[in-house]
Amino acid sequence: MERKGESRGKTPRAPVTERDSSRSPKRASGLSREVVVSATAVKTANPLAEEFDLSASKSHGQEPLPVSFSSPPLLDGLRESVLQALGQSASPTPIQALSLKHLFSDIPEWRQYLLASETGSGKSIAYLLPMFHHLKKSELALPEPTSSTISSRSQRAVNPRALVLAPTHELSRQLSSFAKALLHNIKLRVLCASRANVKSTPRATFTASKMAAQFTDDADGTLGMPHLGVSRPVDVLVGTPNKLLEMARGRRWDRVKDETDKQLAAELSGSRSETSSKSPEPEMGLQNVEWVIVDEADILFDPDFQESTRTLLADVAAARGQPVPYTPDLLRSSPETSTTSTLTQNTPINYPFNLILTTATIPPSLATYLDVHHPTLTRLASPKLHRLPSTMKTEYEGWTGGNKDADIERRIRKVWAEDSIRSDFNGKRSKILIFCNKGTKVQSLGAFLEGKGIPNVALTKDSGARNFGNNHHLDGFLRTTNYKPKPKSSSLSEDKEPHVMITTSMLSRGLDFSPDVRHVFIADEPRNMVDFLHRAGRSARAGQAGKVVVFGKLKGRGSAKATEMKKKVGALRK
Ligand SMILES: Nc1ncnc2c1ncn2[C@@H]1O[C@H](COP(=O)(O)OP(=O)(O)OP(=O)(O)O)[C@@H](O)[C@H]1O
Repeated sequence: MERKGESRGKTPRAPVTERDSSRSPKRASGLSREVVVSATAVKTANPLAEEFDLSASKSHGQEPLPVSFSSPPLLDGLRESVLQALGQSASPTPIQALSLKHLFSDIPEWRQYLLASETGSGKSIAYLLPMFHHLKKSELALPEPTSSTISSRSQRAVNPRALVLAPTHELSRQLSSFAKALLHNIKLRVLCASRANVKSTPRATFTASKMAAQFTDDADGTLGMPHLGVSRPVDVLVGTPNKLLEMARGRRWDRVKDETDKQLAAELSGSRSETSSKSPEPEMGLQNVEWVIVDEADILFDPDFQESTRTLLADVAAARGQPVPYTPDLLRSSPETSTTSTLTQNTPINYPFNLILTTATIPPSLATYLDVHHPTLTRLASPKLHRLPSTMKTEYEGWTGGNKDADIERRIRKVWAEDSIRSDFNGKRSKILIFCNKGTKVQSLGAFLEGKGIPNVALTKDSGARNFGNNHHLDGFLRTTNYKPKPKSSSLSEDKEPHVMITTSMLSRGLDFSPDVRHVFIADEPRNMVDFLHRAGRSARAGQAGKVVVFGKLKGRGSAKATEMKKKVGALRK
């Protein structure tokens, strides 16, 4: 996951009713916000009350929720694309039904929404559809472009009308690829900023302005090699907050700022400072941005990402002529610093654009952030929020007390032995995703399995394979869209092609893994149950079958941890 430095089947349906928050416990604490949630789950005690904020509310809905992707409210072309992507008989998942009902109406002021639902429940469509719908409608409402407006538009640098923020380059690419699949008919332009994981260097020559003048993008949703040609303006730009900030403020803006700070300090202290600062050149304009989606909001507003995310949001507000109170340095100041700082920090923020936050988990940090800064934000939540997908089975595997890597190998072979007697698998092996806590463990397990004749992809934060600016390192494991050609089928035989991927929580967020990934192994105990839900949620997506296998010491001394874990996991199933 990019911290600081970086940047189909059927989904289970559940009856959805709506409530509001007037009797929510949070109201008692003086907070006012509308909560629109489905009925079934929220009335039960939240099994993870300490980690999640799940507000209860009373019923207020009169209009029934949509049960199909119909037009209206969807534009015809958008409806066609959704059904092409999901299958003609697809119907909205609960969170999509809530989105169809609440996010399509024409309301004059800017909206702020939180879309919260369990992993693999279709949140991407829930936010993409209303955003595309409104972008297209406002485009259609504009006067016909004249030749002069066309030429000025085609000459400008990137000036998107919407930004989609995601925590990793891999997720940015997959999201933009999926977004494209939905845009065949209504012809909006999506671009992924995450061409490469590589950090910018002064020698890098691939700038956003060149991109704007010359870009083409490939089916991966990433920028391809620039070539001369007519460009169309970008409507939606997808990327990590840092990558987008870099485009908005100019390459190396943060380093230049550090150097300027040093220079200032040196001047004040009367010493000399050697710096090489050159003003960064912004490569993207933010003044047209009318929509910002913050995907995986609990991560993008956590302490590691918050500064970049909020700086970018504040930059958009400033570019649109309505600055919001935010100074990144304030976050680092101690509570006893000036009262003004504290006041400014605790001010509700009204951005001059539509803001949608999406998440599968609401940890206390996000709940607090929303309470303080977005008290009037509307929350839309599915009935199964904070639950494991209902199509997911859970199993526990005990360490034998010998070599743990050998225990994992044994379990992999057991999975494949079971696959081999399934007639519907036609002799094919299913895929297994293994989560460890540390990069070193990922590498050592990868080497061990390789030595035992189990080819695998071992991915850590620093893996070289992540530096090529595409998602090929995940080929065979990620779900592909109809839009994107399937990766060339491997010339490797079934037993030589990797069917095992080993990684850390870095890849647990948002990525839509293929239904072939039927098992997730949790080899190391996750940091918390939020982390567990995201790791497990890479399987059993969109109503597909999946199993999470949790490794631990199940018997004798030292088994208390596993017993505790079982209890917590059990609570996620209720
Ligand atoms: N209405 C639907 N019917 C069938 N499949 C759907 C539907 N909506 C979405 N899907 C599929 O479900 C899968 C998961 O969707 P998506 O990645 O948006 O889930 P998510 O809720 O964002 O998950 P996560 O929390 O892990 O990010 C995708 O492959 C998507 O195409």
